[in-house]
Amino acid sequence: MAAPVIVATDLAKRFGEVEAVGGVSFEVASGESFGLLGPNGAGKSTTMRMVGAVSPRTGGELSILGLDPDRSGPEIRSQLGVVPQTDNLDFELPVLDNVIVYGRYFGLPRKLVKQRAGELLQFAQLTEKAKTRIDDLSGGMKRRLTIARALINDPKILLLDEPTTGLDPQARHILWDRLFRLKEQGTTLVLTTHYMDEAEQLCDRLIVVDHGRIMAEGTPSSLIRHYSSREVLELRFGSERNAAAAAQLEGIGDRVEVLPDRVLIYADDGEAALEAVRGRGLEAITSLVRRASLEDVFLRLTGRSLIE
Ligand SMILES: Nc1ncnc2c1ncn2[C@@H]1O[C@H](COP(=O)(O)OP(=O)(O)OP(=O)(O)O)[C@@H](O)[C@H]1O
Repeated sequence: MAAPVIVATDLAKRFGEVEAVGGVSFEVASGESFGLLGPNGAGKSTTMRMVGAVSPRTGGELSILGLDPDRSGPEIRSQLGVVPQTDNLDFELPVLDNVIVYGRYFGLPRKLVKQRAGELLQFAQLTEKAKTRIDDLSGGMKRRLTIARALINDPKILLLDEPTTGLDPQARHILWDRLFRLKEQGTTLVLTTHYMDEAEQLCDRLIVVDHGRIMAEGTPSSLIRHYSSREVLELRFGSERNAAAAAQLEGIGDRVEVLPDRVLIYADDGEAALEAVRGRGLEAITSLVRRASLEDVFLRLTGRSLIE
């Protein structure tokens, strides 16, 4: 593993009585794509803001690119790219100027900024929109522009807080493709998400966080292997009947989970589990066999669904 660019040890943040982050430890290697996966309020944004050297920690240790954010905030920030949860683009300026003006904040030479801004618009597939007003961009375009802007200083680490929340599926896929390219070019990515598919697509490694604590850490596939069977059988018996039906399914597969809208049976062979369900004289309204996902990992760890 390459030398770590981020080292957090018992990192904590309190807001008065509220413990937003309760002592998390993790390392991110150079070139790695690292994720913080957890539901709303888990402490992901707070952790990102500490890593971004904009919010001081109240406990533990933190090193970013070998520097302590308490002492070297500006030096750290000059080497980071930050994509916050909500786009903070300048609505007064058209697309290209948004990138150029941002570049000037970093004190980069004018000519370099102009050249790089053009390249970044191309990367973000926004070249044709260079003169467009921000109001006239779609949500996905705004997000891509925010990413392009965050790359103007050629950052060593790109921090992305919920990069695709609120976007439609097609816009999400375009964005994932762009982030994947960055990853291929060796940019270190740190992202928060509550979408398990996003974490599976983009993260080499991730931590699952809940209530400000780390519940598990690993690669998406190792987490799934460790916390779930290979397949999941999803059964819907109708909202009033799920719990009663589940009581009759004990012993099928490795584990049975009852959610308000469905029953999940964890089994390495989902089709065989479905046969066993039918063998007990139970017929679901709908049944579906799928591969296990990080959603199943989260459910196993917390007893709750990621998106509630
Ligand atoms: N400035 C603040 N003052 C007081 N409490 C805060 C502050 N910022 C965050 N919190 C609290 O800290 C906890 C963690 O919040 P945080 O925003 O880090 O979670 P999150 O996992 O990023 O969730 P989301 O996806 O909703 O942003 C929450 O209980 C939140 O209410």
